[in-house]
Amino acid sequence: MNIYFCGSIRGGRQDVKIYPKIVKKLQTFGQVLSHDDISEKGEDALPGGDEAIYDRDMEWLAQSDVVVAEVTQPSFGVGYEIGQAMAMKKRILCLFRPSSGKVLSAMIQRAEGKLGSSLFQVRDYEEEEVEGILENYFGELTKN
Ligand SMILES: O=c1[nH]c(=O)n([C@H]2C[C@H](O)[C@@H](COP(=O)(O)O)O2)cc1CO
Repeated sequence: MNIYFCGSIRGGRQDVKIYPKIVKKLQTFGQVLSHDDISEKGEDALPGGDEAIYDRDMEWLAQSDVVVAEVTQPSFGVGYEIGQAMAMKKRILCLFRPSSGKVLSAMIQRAEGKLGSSLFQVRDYEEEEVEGILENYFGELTKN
């Protein structure tokens, strides 16, 4: 199974320590397609610049079976990737931490009701719960 992981980079790196924990758990369910630069600066130094980042990520998204997005830190790129993944009819899991004090965009929060939970789910979580949430989600997926 190919899993595409989305997390904020230029949108803000406040949650940068949580993303590797999610990616590590996702790697137990399949191959994770994701930028591996988790530094504060993101991938500014990638040869080919933004065009290479865009082309690579759209290709990975197209190859993915499931998209997992950490959506607590708002990010144009993550929102764009979720929209593209919806258009490609991918299964999408969005992870949001209400304890951040942020309020999730209505466009993400309500997508589950519009698309149905087999394609789109939003899960509220606390950091220590994330592994269990992923186990449940991927456990259900492999049952279907
Ligand atoms: O350096 C990058 N590498 C990269 O893969 N992305 C993609 C993957 C992330 O899920 C998403 C983050 O978007 P943003 O940078 O707008 O927060 O965009 C985005 C950037 C920088 O915008």
